[in-house]
Amino acid sequence: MATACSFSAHHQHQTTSLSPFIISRVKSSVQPHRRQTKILTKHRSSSQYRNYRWISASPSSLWTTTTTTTVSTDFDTINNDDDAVASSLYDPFATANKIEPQTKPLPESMSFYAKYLINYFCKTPKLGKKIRGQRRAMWKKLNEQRKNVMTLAGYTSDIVTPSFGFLFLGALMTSIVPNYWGKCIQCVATLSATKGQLLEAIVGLGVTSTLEALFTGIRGSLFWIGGCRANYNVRVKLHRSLLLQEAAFFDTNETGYLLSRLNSDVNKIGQVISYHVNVVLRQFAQFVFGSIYLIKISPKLSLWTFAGIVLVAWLSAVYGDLARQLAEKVQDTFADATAVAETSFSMSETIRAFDGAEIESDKFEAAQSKALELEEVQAWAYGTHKFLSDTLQSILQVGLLVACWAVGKSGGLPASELTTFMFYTGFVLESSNEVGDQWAKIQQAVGASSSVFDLIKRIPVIRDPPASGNASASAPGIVNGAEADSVVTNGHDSANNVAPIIALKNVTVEYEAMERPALMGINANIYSGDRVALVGRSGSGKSSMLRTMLRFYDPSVGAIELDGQDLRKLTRAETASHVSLVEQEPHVFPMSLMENVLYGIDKDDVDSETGKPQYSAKYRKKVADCLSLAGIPVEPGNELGLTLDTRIGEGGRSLSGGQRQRVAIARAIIRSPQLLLLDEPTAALDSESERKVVESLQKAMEQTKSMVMVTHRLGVVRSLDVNRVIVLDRGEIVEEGHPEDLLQDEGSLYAAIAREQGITKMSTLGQNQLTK
Ligand SMILES: Nc1ncnc2c1ncn2[C@@H]1O[C@H](COP(=O)(O)OP(=O)(O)OP(=O)(O)O)[C@@H](O)[C@H]1O
Repeated sequence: MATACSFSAHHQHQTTSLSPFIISRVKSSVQPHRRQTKILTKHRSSSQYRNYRWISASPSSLWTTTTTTTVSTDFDTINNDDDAVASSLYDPFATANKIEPQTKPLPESMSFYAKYLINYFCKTPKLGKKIRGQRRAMWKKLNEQRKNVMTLAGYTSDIVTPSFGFLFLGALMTSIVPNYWGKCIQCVATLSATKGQLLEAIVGLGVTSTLEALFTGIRGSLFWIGGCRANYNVRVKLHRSLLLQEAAFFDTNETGYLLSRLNSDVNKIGQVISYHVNVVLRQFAQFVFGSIYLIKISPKLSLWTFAGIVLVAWLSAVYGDLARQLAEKVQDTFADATAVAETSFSMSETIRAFDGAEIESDKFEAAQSKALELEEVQAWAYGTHKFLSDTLQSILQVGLLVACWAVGKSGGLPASELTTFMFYTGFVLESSNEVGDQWAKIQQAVGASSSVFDLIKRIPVIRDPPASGNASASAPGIVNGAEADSVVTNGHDSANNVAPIIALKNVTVEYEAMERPALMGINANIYSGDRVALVGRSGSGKSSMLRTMLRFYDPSVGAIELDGQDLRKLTRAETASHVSLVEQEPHVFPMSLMENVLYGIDKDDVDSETGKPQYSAKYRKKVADCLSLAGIPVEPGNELGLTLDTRIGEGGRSLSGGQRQRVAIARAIIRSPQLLLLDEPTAALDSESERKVVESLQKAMEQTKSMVMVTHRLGVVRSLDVNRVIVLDRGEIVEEGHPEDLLQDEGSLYAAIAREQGITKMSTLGQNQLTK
């Protein structure tokens, strides 16, 4: 009911002036509509965590609630300057704050943590065994990650050696400093030291402190650089590796999930190097140096220190296991949330059209809230660990203090030695504590980074053969100046026993999630001169056949041969040099018009002034010719105002659907392909644009040897003078022949589809009726 009201108000807003609309909005703010009241009530009465609190939901309701205090109820005061009024009513802060992402009250968050812990320690069956197994796996993973970082993240000796060298030197200086501190304090406290002793202590302290600062600074910069370089290397490699994956990989991995891996997960790798590894190693080195001092001063007393440290380390290990598990879960939930966000942005128009912002926002909040829930558990776990380990350390220090007092009292060690011993005890304890802390964080990051490295190392199911050396492979036509030696005419030359350009031999295509194959036992030959249309009902397998010819998918049975070569033995570059595609809704890249047409073709010239690579005049002319052939003129003074260097696409100039389609045709024909594939090239166009695109395609045929087109519109079959139609039904070829011959057979599926579209036999068709 509320939706209906909201829609009618919106509708009214579009068809009448804005004032009544605003007034109706202001009225609704004075008397909050039912939906608002209902949602607010729900929010107050429920203590459930998953309770979304959209105080007002539809875009139209952005006008409500906050305006009540500022807008007079005297509606006559609203003047005709609707825009000004509208702007004054719109409060961006209030609009943002109308959405109140729900968080748990702290006691609820704590009790959730307690339940999580109970479940973790008590309810998990055979936890000890499981954890031991996990630890073993963890060490294995760590070693693997070390290798990955060294090889894939480019963390090689040129940066590792100086980083670790300065880390070692810095830690050494840090460990020496307490020794001089002890001496200085001893001189000041006892007043019995000579001037020479005081000078020695002060100079020692000054020199070691300065060196410590210098080495620490250099070490910090080097580790930071190492982390940035690792991020950079891994990110570029991951992006590249993802682009090489087969089409089916993207069917099962959402873009948002992959983006999350590319951004936040990769960041973790750099963070581990620049911070966690840095701190762990430094603290560990300090721990070792400090321990040497402790043992030197008193082996007996230091035993007590180490016993305490073992206890703290055990606590850290338990915490580390928990933290690792939590981190893996958090990472996965964040990836899910990113996937939700990505879908909502990519479908923003549909969402706007159906007023689905609330639904999408709720979905995103739900995904985020799962992560938040686990993050809060992480935070409480950290606090617990901190409390327990700090308490343990304090007890240990008090115990040691008493022990030192007893040793001093019995004359075992002089006061100066005992003071230094206590300094080093604190120093060593702090280092071990920090190692435990950072160790847990490294474990957390290992979980996140392993999926990144797994993706980098993933071998695509469909990939280039190891070494092609294939004689038929050649660069695109423009590079070698080749023109198509045979234009696509109406009718092929199979009668002359010429080998087909592309042959499908008993091809079966299966998708993972599908019970039934999309294509079954397909046999088809496309010859030079062929213009073939793939026709059939929705879901009959037309696009699958087209995509398999491009090797987006491999047949599970049978083979596809291009010029007598199995597609599986050709590289992607070789296939792309022979086969071009015009998609249903082609995308243009945010680049110049010329770069869009020459996409995938290397620059062949160098700018003499800047030294930058560029396309030669020969290429520019070829692009202009192809664009003009495709119906996009670029000569000076053309009606579209386009030049070869006009930047188009995202952030540049927008083109209409038909214009984009024609740019895509130019992109396809500039390679003079042997086979031009068209995937419903006119489906998304109006009749005027369709006419222009059909004209472009007719000219494009002059640049290619053969054409295969998927189409629902049988009018296009006639306009493009198709000589053969392959009719598919439930993944099988059920009819094949000249379109006019198929039309003659009234019982054929082709004739039935044609009838549904009002297409009749040639004899009854007006000569000028090209498309329907
Ligand atoms: N990537 C995919 N993953 C799983 N199944 C798929 C995939 N692509 C297509 N299918 C399934 O394969 C079958 C054939 O689909 P295809 O897209 O080839 O048919 P089509 O004839 O081109 O349909 P339309 O005319 O509606 O585009 C359908 O049942 C479809 O659901």
